[in-house]
Amino acid sequence: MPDFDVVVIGAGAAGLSVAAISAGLGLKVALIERGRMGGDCLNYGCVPSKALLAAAHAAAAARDAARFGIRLPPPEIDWAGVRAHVKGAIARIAPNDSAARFRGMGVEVIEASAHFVAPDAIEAGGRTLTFRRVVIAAGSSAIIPDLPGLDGVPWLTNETLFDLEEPPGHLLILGGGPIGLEMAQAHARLGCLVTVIEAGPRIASREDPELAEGLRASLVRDGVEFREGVKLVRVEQLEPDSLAAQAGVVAVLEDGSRIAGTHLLLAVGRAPRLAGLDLTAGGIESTPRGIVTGADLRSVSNKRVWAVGDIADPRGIGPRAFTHVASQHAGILVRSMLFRLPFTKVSYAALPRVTYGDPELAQIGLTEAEAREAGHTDLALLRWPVAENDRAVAEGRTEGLVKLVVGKGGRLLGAGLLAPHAGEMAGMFGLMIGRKLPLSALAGMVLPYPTLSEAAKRAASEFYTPKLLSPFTKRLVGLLKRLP
Ligand SMILES: Cc1cc2nc3c(=O)[nH]c(=O)nc-3n(C[C@H](O)[C@H](O)[C@H](O)COP(=O)(O)OP(=O)(O)OC[C@H]3O[C@@H](n4cnc5c(N)ncnc54)[C@H](O)[C@@H]3O)c2cc1C
Ligand SMILES: NC(=O)c1ccc[n+]([C@@H]2O[C@H](COP(=O)([O-])OP(=O)(O)OC[C@H]3O[C@@H](n4cnc5c(N)ncnc54)[C@H](O)[C@@H]3O)[C@@H](O)[C@H]2O)c1
Repeated sequence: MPDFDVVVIGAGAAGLSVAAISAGLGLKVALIERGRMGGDCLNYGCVPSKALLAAAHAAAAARDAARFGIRLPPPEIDWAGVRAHVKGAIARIAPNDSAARFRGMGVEVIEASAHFVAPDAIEAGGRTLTFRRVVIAAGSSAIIPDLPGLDGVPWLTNETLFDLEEPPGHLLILGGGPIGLEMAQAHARLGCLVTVIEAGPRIASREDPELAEGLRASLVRDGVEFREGVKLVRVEQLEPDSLAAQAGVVAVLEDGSRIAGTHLLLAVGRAPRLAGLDLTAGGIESTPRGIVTGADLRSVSNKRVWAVGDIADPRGIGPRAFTHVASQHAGILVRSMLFRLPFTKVSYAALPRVTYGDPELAQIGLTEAEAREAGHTDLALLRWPVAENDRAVAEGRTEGLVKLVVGKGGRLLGAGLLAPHAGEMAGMFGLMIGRKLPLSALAGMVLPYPTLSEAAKRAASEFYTPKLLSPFTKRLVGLLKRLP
């Protein structure tokens, strides 16, 4: 008899969900974690980044208050207070993810590093554990680029950024993806100088350019400097001198320009935490993107193995690094691994993603470019500017756009939103796309007035306006008016 029904490696968003459900269904479960319970999202990712952004937005709101006729002195940033807020948010959520809570559910929590010793056995904390099923949920970590000079300078990743005891004087951020952009706005609004260096032609390269441009403009207003389409060729140590109180880093760009900063944050993407798992001993196929699975998240080479969260690389689909994907994966495992339901497949057709800037940039389903790449022709693009929304006008926050990508037969393929709290509208679009609801469902919805969601409804209504005002409809109404 194997020691466990299910062994889970990694107690992040993905592993915790799988362990909780498996134990809840009466299985004998071990959960192995070598670092902090809760993984990246709680300790080094979503929670601290959103908590830092909340503090930054509070400072920005205070600076902006004069617009509403409220005069306030310029806000003072108490960095220790900001840190206390960030740590407090983590501490408040931590009990949900704690070893004590999971032990209370009957899960055996092993605080150690796990690695495979055979296709049906792993070693952790000096013990060899056998299992019927193992779920690899070891997540991903920041890519450390092979950059000349990096060995000789201090640098930060998401694992160290939130521990700074003093605010960075000038934060250099390598990478203009969601981590780079969120942290750029947070630090700029908290009074730091910020420069983002993006090697690609533009920041937020996955996002619709019409929306990304609006986010960029907002960050520029906050004082963030951008260097796009230029590579960093090396970094050098900046010694403290009479002018620069803090030692730091000089970024040397391929065009010869040199940017001196106090801190360097690496945000150039994520790599799966494969090293140390001894996947070969487990007979588990992997790529540099993660553990190769089918659409059911089961390893293609070892049938006892499943992979979830950032580390899963479903064949032909690829990894997605989001906490809500980790939860989605856990749900798929319940069906595929525990209930053995056939045809259980991961699908990202209605997947939302949000960059939590101010305004937020949310994308649900396909962008226009992704829809064209996927072979959709005859696209209808429906736009509604946030400036035309009464709530936005009343609140003095009119930047942004709703852009809907509609395929044949009026099927909604994607929705891009740049608006304050745009992420809160993502659920509505996820439901529409996921359940294949017709656009008329959104266009005909009665929404409370005044809300920002009305901008989404107005964009959907644009699909029907030309039909409604067509000569045929006008003729029809002309005939109908004669009826008694
Ligand atoms: C700065 C930042 C902000 C983010 N913001 C958001 C956001 O707002 N919204 C969102 O949806 N996503 C966000 N993400 C992404 C999100 O954090 C990840 O997608 C999510 O944490 C992945 O969960 P996971 O369980 O797959 O991995 P992880 O959370 O990384 O958990 C894996 C765990 O496995 C452990 N582990 C690894 N190897 C072993 C081993 N051999 N033995 C034992 N334990 C091991 C690790 O210590 C870790 O705790 C953000 C990420 C970052 C970095
Ligand atoms: N709000 C959220 O949901 C959220 C927030 C943060 C992170 N995440 C997740 O974490 C993932 C990783 O985020 P990320 O921002 O680190 O990665 P990313 O891959 O999304 O973006 C990295 C950026 O760095 C650029 N880059 C790569 N190498 C470079 C180099 N040498 N010099 C300069 N630029 C370079 C890339 O062109 C890209 O624009 C995201 O894709 C997302 O899945 C989600």
